[in-house]
Amino acid sequence: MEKKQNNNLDNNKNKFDKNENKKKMEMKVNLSSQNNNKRNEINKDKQNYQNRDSRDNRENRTRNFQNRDNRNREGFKRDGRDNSFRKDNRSFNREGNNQPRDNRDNRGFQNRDNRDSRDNRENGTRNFQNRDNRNREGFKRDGRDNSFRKDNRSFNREGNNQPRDNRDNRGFQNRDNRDSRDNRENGTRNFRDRQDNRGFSDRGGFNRDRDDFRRDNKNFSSGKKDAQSEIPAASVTEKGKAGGKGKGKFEKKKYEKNRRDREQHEKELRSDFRKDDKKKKKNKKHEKAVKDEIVRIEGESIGMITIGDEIVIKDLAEKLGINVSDIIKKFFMEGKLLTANAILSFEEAEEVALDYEVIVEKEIVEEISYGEKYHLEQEDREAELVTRAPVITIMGHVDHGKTSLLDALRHTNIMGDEAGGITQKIGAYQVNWKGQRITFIDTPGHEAFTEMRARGANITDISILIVAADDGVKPQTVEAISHAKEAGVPIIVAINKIDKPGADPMKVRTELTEYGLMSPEWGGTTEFVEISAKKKINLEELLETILITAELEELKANPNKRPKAVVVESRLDPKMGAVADVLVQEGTLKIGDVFVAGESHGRVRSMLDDRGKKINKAIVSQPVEITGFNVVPNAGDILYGVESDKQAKKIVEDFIREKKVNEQNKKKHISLESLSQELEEQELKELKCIIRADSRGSVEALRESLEKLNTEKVVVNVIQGSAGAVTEGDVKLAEASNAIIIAFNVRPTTPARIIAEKTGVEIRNYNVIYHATEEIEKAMKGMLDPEFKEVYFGRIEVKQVFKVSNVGNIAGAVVVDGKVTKDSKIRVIRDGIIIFDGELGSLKRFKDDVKEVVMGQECGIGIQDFNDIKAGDIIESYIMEEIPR
Ligand SMILES: Nc1nc2c(ncn2[C@@H]2O[C@H](COP(=O)(O)OP(=O)(O)OP(=O)(O)O)[C@@H](O)[C@H]2O)c(=O)[nH]1
Repeated sequence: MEKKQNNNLDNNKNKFDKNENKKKMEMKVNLSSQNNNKRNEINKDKQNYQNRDSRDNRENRTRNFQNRDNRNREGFKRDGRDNSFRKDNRSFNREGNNQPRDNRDNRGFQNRDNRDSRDNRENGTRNFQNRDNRNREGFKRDGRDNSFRKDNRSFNREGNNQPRDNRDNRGFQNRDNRDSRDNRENGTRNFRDRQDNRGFSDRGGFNRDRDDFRRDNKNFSSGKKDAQSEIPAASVTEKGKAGGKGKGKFEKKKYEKNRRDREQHEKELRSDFRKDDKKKKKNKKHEKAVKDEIVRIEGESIGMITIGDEIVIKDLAEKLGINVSDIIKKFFMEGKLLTANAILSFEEAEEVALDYEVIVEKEIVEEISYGEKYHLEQEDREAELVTRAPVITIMGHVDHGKTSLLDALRHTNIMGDEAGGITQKIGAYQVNWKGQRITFIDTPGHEAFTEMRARGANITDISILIVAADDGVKPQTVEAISHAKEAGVPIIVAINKIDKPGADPMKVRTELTEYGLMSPEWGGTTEFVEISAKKKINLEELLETILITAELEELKANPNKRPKAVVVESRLDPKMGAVADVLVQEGTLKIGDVFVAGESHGRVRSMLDDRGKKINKAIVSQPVEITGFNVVPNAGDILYGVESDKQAKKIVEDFIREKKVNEQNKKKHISLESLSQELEEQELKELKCIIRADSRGSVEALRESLEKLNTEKVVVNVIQGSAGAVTEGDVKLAEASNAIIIAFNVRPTTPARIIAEKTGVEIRNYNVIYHATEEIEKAMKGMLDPEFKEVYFGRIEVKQVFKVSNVGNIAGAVVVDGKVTKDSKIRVIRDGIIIFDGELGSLKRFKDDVKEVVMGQECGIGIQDFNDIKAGDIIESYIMEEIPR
């Protein structure tokens, strides 16, 4: 904790530059002189914090660009890079990336305290931030500092784990919610519960739970009493009755047993990390010495604390390092009688903190990945990292030669010592070029790539975009570019089929400039290689380019740690049981290793390499086929080595249980309706769109119009735009990137519609550009009109028409189906054609105004603004019902 605080302090120290401090000082003066304007001041100040952060980010990006510039200027010369700069960036970013983790620690606090759906929402929407980060980096990939990328990659991976992780988090929350509901039912929804819960998560989840449990109890009453007070109320009340004593004892024993089990469960989950625990315990000792949680900027008296939407007075006092009575007194003076356990809103807490010159920040809730949740991720020290083989995915339009290239590279017999022998076909394979290994993912195409990404496994380091020289840029080429850019993966263009008579590589190069892909000779940063997969021309040059690009990426991993791998493919073999092709990402995977992988766990029983050879261990970036899973894992699952079978089982049980709960609360994908809310909560800065339209012209027109909508608050980012029906690929990309799809004069294909429904991806259909831009603009401004649907009411036949002076024509009619009500809308149909659509003017039965006339009854109907009613006309009555959002 102290370490974290120190980190935060350091971060803050770094972040605040002189000018900002000046602003702070100004604010401080204002604070003391103008008590009434305190709230405004604080907001201003908070903005400064935010601005400062974003400026830092900007700076950081600029630095990255500088790196890119160096790289560009120097081509592939590594010396051209300023490594010291790189180092700076790296450390900065690490700190940045550490922040979510800190936040994560706090999350539990918020969730458990608030116990409302807002928490879930906050947590769910954290995605956007991750995605945003990813995206930002993605589009500026070339400018990245590689170390930065590495850090971010792991961050993104975690981010990409989000569908599952979100569920995890929601699971925590749901469970908590459920707990609180249970507590209420038991009549024990009291502060003690809240405190226990809070203690559990506030101080780092499992590791601290038990201690906090005790501590919180101590705060409330003596330890002895606590044990009793934890017993369900019913058992206590029965104590005095005959036989009640025995029952009470039994309940107590039962309760204590449950508690012991719970503690044991948590101990087992974390048993793998005793070392970490020790460290944390050490820190905890120091923690006691820290009286408040205020982060103060050096040389300034103004501090900052973070809280959730609400906070209990007692906790606020603790955070501020003041007496509870001070807060109670403040409210008492305002005529409010509050207790130490009363809950304050964020605004009230802000007001209290202001008196102590402390700014209150809203706690940013960060979700945690599977690996982080179960403490399976291990941080590396720079010195432990060694260069690893790059992982390559080949993408491109159908028939442009993806499979041919994969086969050609596989058969280049580059593994000299293994002449002739490629028997095994697993999800990925490795080639050895000039002593360096390159891993190719054997499932070509961007759908597979994005599918993996959507599942949380960003395994690709470099993507090869294959474009046939005789065919040029095609729709799937464009899609592949968007997918790679969205994932932040560098692209190497392989212009294929140069052996063909109609080949025109120059045309391909020119076409690709439109998508921002230009070779260094043309002033760009993308490497181009002209090849023939069939005739095996220039394959070596392609491999060389891959290695140079990989070198620039500085791909590293720690081989000496517990293994981590990604499931690339999986299947159920009738003889061997569950089999999976996995790609090792960290550590070394060995026969006998105990592991968890999503919902499955096991022990590595057998291992084959990509040549079908039995091996005992697999190193980083090596693809292997393994057996030993209890159930078939999913492609995209991350496999982590763990200490024991028992621990593996516990983790998987816990994961499955929480997943079930979370599935009921599945996070809704971004939609125009939710956009304004997201914006309100300042959680979304970017609306990502995928455009599908009837022609390229429409795509461009829409893109232009949408991009004009950019405001300070939200940026519309068209991540892909192409002509044709909405495809499965679009939906998957939208899912992975949290985008909406705009379908202009086109419809989704059936499979696309089905996955969109399943995943909650929104496809909005338009046929007028203006409507699309208007709706998105409204959503951005948070005033999207409600949507209505027509509800049929009934059918009326006009029998006769009466002329009524000063009123007009009245139809003498009979309701032949359903009903008509006074407030229904009507349309007049003559010879099957709608001749009028409008409102009902009057509805009478026997000269009396009535509210409703039903089937079989006669009535007199007057129609607003329509006098041309004739005998024989049909009047249809209906209403427009608002569709609930
Ligand atoms: N002349 C020539 N033909 C090639 C070359 N590369 C691939 N082809 C041919 O192009 C056709 C398509 O190649 P594939 O490798 O199947 O293309 P793909 O992109 O994998 O196609 P899908 O798997 O359908 O997406 C095959 O008939 C190949 O023989 C090449 O370099 N030169």
